[in-house]
Amino acid sequence: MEKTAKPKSRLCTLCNEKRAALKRPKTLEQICRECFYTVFEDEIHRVIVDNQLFKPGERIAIGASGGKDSTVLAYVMSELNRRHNYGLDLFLLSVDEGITGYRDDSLETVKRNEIQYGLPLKVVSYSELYGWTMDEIVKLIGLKNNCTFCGVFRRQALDRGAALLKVDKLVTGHNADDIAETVLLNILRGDIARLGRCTSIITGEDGPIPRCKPFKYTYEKEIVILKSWTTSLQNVFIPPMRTADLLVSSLKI
Ligand SMILES: Nc1ncnc2c1ncn2[C@@H]1O[C@H](COP(=O)(O)OP(=O)(O)OP(=O)(O)O)[C@@H](O)[C@H]1O
Repeated sequence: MEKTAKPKSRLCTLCNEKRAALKRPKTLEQICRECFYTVFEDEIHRVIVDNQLFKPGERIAIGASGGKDSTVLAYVMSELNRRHNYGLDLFLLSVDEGITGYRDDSLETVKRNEIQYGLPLKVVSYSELYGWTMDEIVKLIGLKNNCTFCGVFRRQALDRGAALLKVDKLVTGHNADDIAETVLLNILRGDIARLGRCTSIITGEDGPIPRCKPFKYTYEKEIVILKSWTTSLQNVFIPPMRTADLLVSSLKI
């Protein structure tokens, strides 16, 4: 019987030299690991420059939850700040909501990032700001509506932390998938005012601290791939099923 030749592994469509390691979720191009890092970081750089997100000398807080998005954001922001001489003073800002078994674990990731990237970390907690932890609030009001309370408190806590750090802006790890989700929710709720605002890359310019989303155009799947390939980002807290699900669907080529 004739032996069928093993199909040659495809070359990266960008450099045409190395073996393709993934099909890029955003463009479906088959590219190598090195080109993936380059295009991922270059795209964020372009978003920052084209939207004039920062000015040299500004103090910027990175909202650091210890989850995948903000951990990759801290990594990319510190890389780009150094590589392109943005001249920014970067800080990590974490809110400890006081949720046992959840935020205490993810805060360990943020503490590691503080050392890895040499970025000063400020943690503000619900118990210190409001005199209540989220666990205590849930005991009192139950699980119904607790996410609404938590969201409002977190927003305010981030503003308070940013004021303590005396930063000019706060950046968050909201990605393209988060924004698509918010758009759909606002359509379903018929909230026209929020629908108009929710896709802006900078919000709150008239409030105490403007907020920016450098990952506005970044797909969640690509953040997960970058995280899984970068040694310094390995110990990030992500619910296990979510990681497996995202990786399986994006690494197949
Ligand atoms: N406890 C927190 N402390 C500081 N920043 C936070 C905190 N929670 C959320 N953020 C900021 O808000 C962004 C969106 O958070 P959210 O929990 O909605 O999404 P997420 O996709 O799970 O983000 P992440 O993977 O970074 O946790 C985060 O990327 C982070 O920048």
